[in-house]
Amino acid sequence: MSFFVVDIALPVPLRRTFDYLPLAGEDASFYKPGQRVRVEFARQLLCGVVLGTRTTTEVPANKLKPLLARLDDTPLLQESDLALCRWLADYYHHSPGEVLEHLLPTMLRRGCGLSEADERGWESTGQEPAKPLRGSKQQALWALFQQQPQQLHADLTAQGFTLAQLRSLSDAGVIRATQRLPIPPVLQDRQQFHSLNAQQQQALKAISTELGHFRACLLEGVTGSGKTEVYLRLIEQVLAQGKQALVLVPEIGLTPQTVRRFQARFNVPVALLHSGLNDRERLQGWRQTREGVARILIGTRSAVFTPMPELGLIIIDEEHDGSFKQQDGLRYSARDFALVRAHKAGVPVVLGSATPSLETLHNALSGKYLHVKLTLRAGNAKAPRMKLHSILHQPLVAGFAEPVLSAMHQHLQNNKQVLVFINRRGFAPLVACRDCGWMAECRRCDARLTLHQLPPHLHCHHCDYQQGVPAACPQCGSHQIDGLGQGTEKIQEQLTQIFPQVPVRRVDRDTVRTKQAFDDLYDDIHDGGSCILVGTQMLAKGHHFPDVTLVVILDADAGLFSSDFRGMEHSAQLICQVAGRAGREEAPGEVWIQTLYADHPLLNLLLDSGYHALALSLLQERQHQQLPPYSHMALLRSESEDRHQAQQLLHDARAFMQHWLQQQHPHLRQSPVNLLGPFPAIMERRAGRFRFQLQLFADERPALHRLAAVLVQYLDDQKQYRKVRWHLDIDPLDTI
Ligand SMILES: Nc1ncnc2c1ncn2[C@@H]1O[C@H](COP(=O)(O)OP(=O)(O)OP(=O)(O)O)[C@@H](O)[C@H]1O
Ligand SMILES: [Zn+2]
Repeated sequence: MSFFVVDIALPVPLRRTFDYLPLAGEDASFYKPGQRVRVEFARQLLCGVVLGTRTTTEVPANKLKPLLARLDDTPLLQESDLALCRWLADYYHHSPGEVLEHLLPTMLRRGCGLSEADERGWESTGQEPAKPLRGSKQQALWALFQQQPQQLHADLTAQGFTLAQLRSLSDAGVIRATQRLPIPPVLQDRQQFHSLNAQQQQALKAISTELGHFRACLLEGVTGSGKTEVYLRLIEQVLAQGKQALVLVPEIGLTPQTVRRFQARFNVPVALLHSGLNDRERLQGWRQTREGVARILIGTRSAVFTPMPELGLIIIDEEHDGSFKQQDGLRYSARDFALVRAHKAGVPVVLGSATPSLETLHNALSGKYLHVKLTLRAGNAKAPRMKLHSILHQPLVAGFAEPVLSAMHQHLQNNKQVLVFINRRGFAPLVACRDCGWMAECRRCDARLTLHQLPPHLHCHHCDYQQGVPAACPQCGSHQIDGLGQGTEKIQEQLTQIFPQVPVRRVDRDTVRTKQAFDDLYDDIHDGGSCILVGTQMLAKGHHFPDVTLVVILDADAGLFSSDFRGMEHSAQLICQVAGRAGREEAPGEVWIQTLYADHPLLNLLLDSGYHALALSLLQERQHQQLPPYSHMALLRSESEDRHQAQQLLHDARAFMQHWLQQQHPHLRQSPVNLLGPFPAIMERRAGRFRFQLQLFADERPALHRLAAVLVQYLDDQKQYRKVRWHLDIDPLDTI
């Protein structure tokens, strides 16, 4: 047998693949790309993925090790999946093995078999009982199988049937035990489609002509304009063509209501993938989709990697949402990757948003994407009335201006709901001594500790450090220490005093720790009745609360002066999304924004002319400053307990890049990549580590990526900075 090695991607941070010898007696035909194998690597057992075989290797013969086991006969991943992995590894300059991990659910990564997703069940054999069944339970059981020939064991026992009853049906020859992948439930109570209004019809027509080939489409529709209805109609067409649809939603947008809306329209299994599932459920969802059992997959960011043999359409709802970008490890954007995936698969992508990101808007305006607009709210709902309310020199009660409180009073009296938005959880963002000015600061971060009352403690929202509330000032011993400013807890407390007759609910990460808690709250809100909701951005996105008619935004100012160049874009999106919760049904909505800067030109532009107009103005500014989307950006970040080393690594990186650029382009007057920095991150110290960054800007992507490739190689070789962690963030979402 001729010599060959197997090229394997391993889940280690190294940006390369590894050669192993095959199992004894196996020739190259045994090894197919996409199979999993078990190998020993640095004294650990790892599960890797075969990329191919080669007849030569650079590894010396005495260092070559045989792999330990082949885990699959049939490859788990197709050649097309591996091609996507290669794209990811190249584009994000990341280890190919770690990229591959994203394509496989945890259980498969650990080496489990596909059959672990199977569940015990029963199916009818197609035979009628030879003699009448005895007992009402047995008859009821048999009736179930006549309705639905395949049943899960767990579902049956949950309905009170026993193993003995199942056995006797099985002894009678009418059912038999099975072990199979469960099919996602298909809801029995169908919901009717709305008849689309003229704008929705136009949008549907424009986008559906793109089915069958790649095209990116921006569906820019104001909040409540019925974008989801357009998605549902598109999916209807895709399903009719025998294809599958992938729907990506932001992390907090995946409510049971959203899911039900999809399940109730279609007579097909809908799979779900999100972080609330356990490993086995994830494997099930993955397999249901990959095997084409599920025809629709709804999921958060990482669902974008799920293999879909008959993909026909990708929808990204709230495409501007930050949760589509992963902020550690492989820092990918699920939105951007979805575009690449759709391109390779030859299917369209619909990017939906009321407040599209400037990147997407730029692509739509320049004609690269199809641009479809919905400018009116669907049904009988009207756009909410927005009002800036200056609180400069105004007396405030519990942080609210008088007219705002009376507006609240009015809406509550009409049996409606009021949403108060403040993006700060806890009781007070600051604790200070009134006598000496001491402030409670985090020992590990350049940040103040937040006071929480329920239960009383001080909490760092950046590193999670917690401590008790000191009884006296540690600096002067005074007892005059107080919380300054207000967070959701305090506002809840104060509003309960002002409006004792209505429930005041708080919705933030502290009250809604689990998905279940959020779902319960959601159901409560939907049950109606006047109430006040005090919440953070958790309340902002995509939710449809029919009875909310007034939205009060308390701290719009916080985002206006951000030092991040995307600060204003993100603030405006948040304001519009929160405002968009008001008046989504018949009763008209109102939005009051309290501000100290009532003549802030951009805020006024947003309120007078809407998000689109503001976005155009921000785009002009970006163009002027040559910032994304008019240039391409990467961010090299370093962090270390050793401040000097963290900084020095970036200095060296900069010197290396300058030298390399000069060598590559000796005759160019201006370098194709501009380097900015290094400078300290806005919060320089976080969780005990000093953080620095170096910004890379380029007009052309290829120039940036050529430089990035040599940069990561250079940094991988720098062994003197052992205590420094660094990473390269391609298309970073924030520079904080
Ligand atoms: N053609 C229609 N006729 C009547 N009602 C409609 C129509 N289209 C949508 N609706 C209703 O209008 C409401 C808002 O629609 P939908 O949730 O699809 O909007 P959206 O654009 O996705 O909103 P958002 O961006 O704010 O999440 C829903 O209650 C929906 O059932
Ligand atoms: Zn901290």
